[in-house]
Amino acid sequence: MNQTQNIKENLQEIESKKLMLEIVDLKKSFGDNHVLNGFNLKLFQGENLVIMGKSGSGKSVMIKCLVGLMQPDSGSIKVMGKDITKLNRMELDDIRTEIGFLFQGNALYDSMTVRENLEFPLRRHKKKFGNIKDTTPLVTEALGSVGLAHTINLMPSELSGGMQKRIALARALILKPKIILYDEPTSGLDPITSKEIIELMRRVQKQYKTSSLIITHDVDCARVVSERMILLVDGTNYVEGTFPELELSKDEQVKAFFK
Ligand SMILES: Nc1ncnc2c1ncn2[C@@H]1O[C@H](COP(=O)(O)OP(=O)(O)OP(=O)(O)O)[C@@H](O)[C@H]1O
Repeated sequence: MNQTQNIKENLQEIESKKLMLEIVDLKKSFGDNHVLNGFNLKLFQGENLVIMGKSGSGKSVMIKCLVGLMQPDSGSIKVMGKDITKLNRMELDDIRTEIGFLFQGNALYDSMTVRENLEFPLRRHKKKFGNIKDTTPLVTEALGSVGLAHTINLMPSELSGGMQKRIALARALILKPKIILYDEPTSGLDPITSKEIIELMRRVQKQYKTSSLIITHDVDCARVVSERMILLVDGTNYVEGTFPELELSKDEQVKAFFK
């Protein structure tokens, strides 16, 4: 079987799966600055979808709309069939337990131990698991899945940047989300640590059977983790495809992403 046939069969297999996240015709402007001009995406069960876009192309605005921190001007955002632009606060909170976030800055609480950082989402979203008396098994499982079970009693300041990123991922995983959003997962990390995080993202996908949306500038990350990619230009989908398809593109705008 040649590579094109292989890619087509993989895509057919992915698209026959459940739709986890769907963004349709998303628009957002700030005055005359039309940031999102009809952005669309479909994230299918079990896949990693990478979004690449130049600085200022609207990736963060899209993520903020997606997590309900910003209201789009128009368009719909469906998470597992529910349009989050139409949910009330409580419904939004429930759906958020199905989405794990890994933000650029890790956002760990400096004054809390690793254990307390991981317990935080369990306390905040009691509805999902009920009132857990002993959090240790869940904390240990999540830490184990990022290879850092031994750090349970340490403070974030005692950990390297890469370790903090992994703890932040463990904290996202503790609620067993169906979808993970990664915002620049390798930014600010050295090449070796980046590689570790990239490998970990693949492991997490297999172990937790998650579907992930990954915003990145990192070509190596996109190559290793993506099943499909979308290039975002001028607030809309410029092109979509697999990494090998896009890497071979003759289009100058597409080539610029891979330099
Ligand atoms: N709250 C806001 N008010 C006004 N303009 C905003 C606001 N948030 C974002 N913008 C504008 O939207 C545009 C897109 O910004 P955004 O942060 O989404 O870019 P980005 O693709 O995430 O960039 P980067 O890769 O550098 O993080 C920019 O022109 C920015 O100035």
